[in-house]
Amino acid sequence: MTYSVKEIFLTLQGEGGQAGRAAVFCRFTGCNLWTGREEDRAKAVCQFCDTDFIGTDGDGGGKFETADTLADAILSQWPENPLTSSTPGLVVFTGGEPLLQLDATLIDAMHKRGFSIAVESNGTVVAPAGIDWLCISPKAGSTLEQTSGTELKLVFPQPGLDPASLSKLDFKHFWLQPMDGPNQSTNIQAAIAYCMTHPQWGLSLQTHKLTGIP
Ligand SMILES: C[S@@+](CC[C@H](N)C(=O)[O-])C[C@H]1O[C@@H](n2cnc3c(N)ncnc32)[C@H](O)[C@@H]1O
Ligand SMILES: Nc1nc2[nH]cc(C(=O)O)c2c(=O)[nH]1
Ligand code: SF4
Ligand SMILES: [Mg+2]
Repeated sequence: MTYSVKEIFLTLQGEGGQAGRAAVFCRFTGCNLWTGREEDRAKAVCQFCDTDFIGTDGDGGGKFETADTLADAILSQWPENPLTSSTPGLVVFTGGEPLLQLDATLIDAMHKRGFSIAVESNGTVVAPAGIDWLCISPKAGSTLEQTSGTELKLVFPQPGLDPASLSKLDFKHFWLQPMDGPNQSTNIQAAIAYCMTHPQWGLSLQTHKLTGIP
């Protein structure tokens, strides 16, 4: 299988329950809820995306013909040897929609190299086995197929997707992440107010944007 990757970079996880941890991000090309082209945004299922996931031209991006070559490219960005260190490596597969490409072969290849695997997914595709930290971020107007995982991270507010409709799903952590965009400060205040009155939910800020790291 050939994997199409927009970019691979070392940073700190900015969001959710692993915020602050060093991680190699592998951003796959393509998504099933938006083409990624600005002229298509208004008619997309997901219209608020903050990410460029078109093509393979980012830092460390490209077409990888095997899981081993992609896994080696990810490993090469980690600052130590995870197989001899007491700390496992951490890779975050994101996109675009990573579950359109992430498969058992790549999961095995990362585990063999001493990595723990985190995924950021929109939940429209059932996740393969073996993911160590599964973050699902449901999108209004799409069908949620993956209804369990480690954390549920709802971009808030989303007309047509009330947090209460998700609160019984099988996740350990429930986050509201204020929608970035023209109404960001209003959205932050709305998320704070919701979390204060619905303690099952915590606030996830996009800390990488505050600090200016990728
Ligand atoms: C770019 S998406 C890629 C992974 C996957 N397609 C998804 O939507 O979960 C990564 C994370 O950013 C979130 N996100 C995207 N646009 C956002 C925005 N404008 N404000 C806040 N979070 C956003 C998504 O909900 C998701 O949790
Ligand atoms: N630092 C950092 N943390 C992130 N957490 C989720 C991200 C994503 O785009 O999936 C992301 C990202 O793009 N950068
Ligand atoms: S599902 Fe994720 S990658 Fe796709 S358009 Fe929405 S936020 Fe962006
Ligand atoms: Mg991002």
